Amino acid sequence: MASGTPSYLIVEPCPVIKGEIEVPGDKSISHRAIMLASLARGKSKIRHFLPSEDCLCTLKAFEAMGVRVEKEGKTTLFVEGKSGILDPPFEALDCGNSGTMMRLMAGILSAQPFYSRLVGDRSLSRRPMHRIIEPLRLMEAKIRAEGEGNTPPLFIEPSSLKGIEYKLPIPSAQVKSCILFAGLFASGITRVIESVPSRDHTERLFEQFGVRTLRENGHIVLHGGMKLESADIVVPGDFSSAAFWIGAAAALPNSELRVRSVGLNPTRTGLIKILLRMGAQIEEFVESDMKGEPIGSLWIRGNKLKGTVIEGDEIVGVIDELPILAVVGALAEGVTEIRNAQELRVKETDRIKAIVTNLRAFGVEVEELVDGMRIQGRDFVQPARVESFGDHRIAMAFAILALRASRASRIDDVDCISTSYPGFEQDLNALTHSFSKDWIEEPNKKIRGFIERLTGADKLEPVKKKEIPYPVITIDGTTASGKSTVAQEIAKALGFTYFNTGALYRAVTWRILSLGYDVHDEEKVVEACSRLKLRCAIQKIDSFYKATVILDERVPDEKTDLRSAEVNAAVSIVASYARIREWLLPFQRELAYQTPLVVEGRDMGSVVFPESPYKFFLDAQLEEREKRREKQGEKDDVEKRDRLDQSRSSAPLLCPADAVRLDTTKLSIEKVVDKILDVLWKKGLPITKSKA
Ligand SMILES: Nc1ncnc2c1ncn2[C@@H]1O[C@H](COP(=O)(O)OP(=O)(O)OP(=O)(O)O)[C@@H](O)[C@H]1O
Ligand SMILES: Nc1ccn([C@@H]2O[C@H](COP(=O)(O)O)[C@@H](O)[C@H]2O)c(=O)n1
Repeated sequence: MASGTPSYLIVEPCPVIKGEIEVPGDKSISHRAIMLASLARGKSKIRHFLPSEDCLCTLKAFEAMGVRVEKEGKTTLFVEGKSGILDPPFEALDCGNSGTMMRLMAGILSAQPFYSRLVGDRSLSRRPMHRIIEPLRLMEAKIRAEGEGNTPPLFIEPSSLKGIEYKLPIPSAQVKSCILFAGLFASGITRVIESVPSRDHTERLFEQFGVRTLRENGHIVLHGGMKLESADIVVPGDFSSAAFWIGAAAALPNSELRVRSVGLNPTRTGLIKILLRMGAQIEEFVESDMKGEPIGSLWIRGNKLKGTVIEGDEIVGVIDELPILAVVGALAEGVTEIRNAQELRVKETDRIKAIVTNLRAFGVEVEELVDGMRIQGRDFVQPARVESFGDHRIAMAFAILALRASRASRIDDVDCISTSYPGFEQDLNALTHSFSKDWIEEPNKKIRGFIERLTGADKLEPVKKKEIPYPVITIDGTTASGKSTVAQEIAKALGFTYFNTGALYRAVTWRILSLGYDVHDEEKVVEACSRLKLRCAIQKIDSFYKATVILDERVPDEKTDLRSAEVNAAVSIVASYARIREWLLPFQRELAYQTPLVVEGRDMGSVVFPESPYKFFLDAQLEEREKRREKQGEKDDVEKRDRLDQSRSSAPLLCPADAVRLDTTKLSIEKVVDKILDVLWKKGLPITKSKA
């Protein structure tokens, strides 16, 4: 994340996430714990407190009202409570970006014997406060909103509160908690009725601070005047922060993730239920609920998920998780629909609009609905530059979607992430970095083993085909049919890396010839290859990415080394040796774990990437191909090379049954490229080319 203004986050693609994570403390619980500790009698200890901007605003507000706080590191607080009576603050209390803080504070301050004013940042100043003003006034609070349409600042005068019975018109933990906080100081009984259960952290924390509420059939009953006693609180990891990793790991096939010490309060874990319905593999282990809130671990394994409908009563339990659920839906098979989520329009930003705008920027088809959206899932997205709209959850959700793009994406204005998740970027790096280390090194080890066993090995270990995380477009075909030319254009149009596998066979042939070997002597060729130091690197030339072959620490010259008449004549002989082909196989597959590819050669679709759903085969009449080669000024027996390539026993040149075959004899290069892009577009790849 860049410091200063404007801030941004560059997210490199990463097909899987792997590792273990412990997320920072729960935001909702951290806010409430400070509030209750400040109002209690005696010294409370709060461990694993979330030192985010939001929660620090709450802390600062209570310090401004005479509460003494000692800190041990950043996350342990000792709070000296004021036994219910706070000191009048000298100035307005700043709630920053936090709706929770403003709404809950309004309940507390309505009962205090002084005048107070609550202000917020630009985003908070647009959020509706009528929903708390109404019940507080029914409790005889003197509160008014100074902003247009009942928006902040809030001005509160001292008054004596009385208990009420209040049925929540919308499911809202903030409104419920505001009333319950006020109810602590009200005369008589306060009863809140909710038709759909919202998060119950306030009720659970009241109990830890010695105030019991009666909870039955959606009724929460509190007797006014009960005293809060100090408590020792352990804040669990924030499920809503963990949700980004849970969603990512569930939706990115082959991911493996353990989330430790996370809050598993059932009013918060609706996301798990929905992901399971979409086909996710998640295991939940509650390890402790001694301290009022269940805490435990989650194990998640990545899968291709299926679209679903999220609506009705389910919405309240996943309201904060809807941005990441929309992202998960965008990567799932089929359609995901979110309904009855109009509340999203009055969050830190209009989240429906923000999600729809950003999904479209990533090339996802999405329909905006008044109360939600309809998302058409796809396998990959196009890289994009998007905004957070000043909303932490939008910023983080789209950082996750960016992992599934073909190139780096940029999320602008990401300072807001510290509202709830300081350290998000470091965690993103750690989880995606552990991927690159494990997964990229493994094929390298395989390659080394291969070279060691190459000579004299009777039986070569078969290369296990691990699932490839990126799209691979294969273009096979006869000599001079236009494979290289077309493959490069497709790679440019998609932003994928171009890989000419013929160059691999040519490089080896060139080196064998320059070392003086007879290419017809298979044993000697194989033995010589076992000593070659070969690797492929991705090179960026302007905005074009290309795989380059490096042999014995030298990049052979394309024209003089690789395309000489000698190499043209010998390459198909070297390429016919099964052990050479097996040796070169992992080099080709390895690149596909690092980047989306357009690969061209003779056996790309049939042997190297048989699982690819994007296969093409080019051919043209021999005369035409000979003409093209001649025009290039190269000495090459096109017919002989084809014959050798087609007749060898190992991975012969053929058109895979599931490939799209194109005869290019009468087609211009542009036409061939357009035809291929059309097919890819129809198959759902994100084509950025203007035509598609
Ligand atoms: N559709 C086409 N119409 C006319 N010329 C073409 C067409 N496609 C490619 N060419 C030209 O033919 C020549 C050979 O093309 P290219 O090198 O792409 O073929 P290739 O199949 O990759 O060959 P090789 O098998 O040797 O790698 C190039 O000069 C290219 O510009
Ligand atoms: N996947 C491949 C690619 C190439 N070959 C052999 O290399 C020769 C040169 O290829 P060009 O595409 O550069 O002309 C080709 O004739 C094949 O013998 C291969 O076997 N498999």
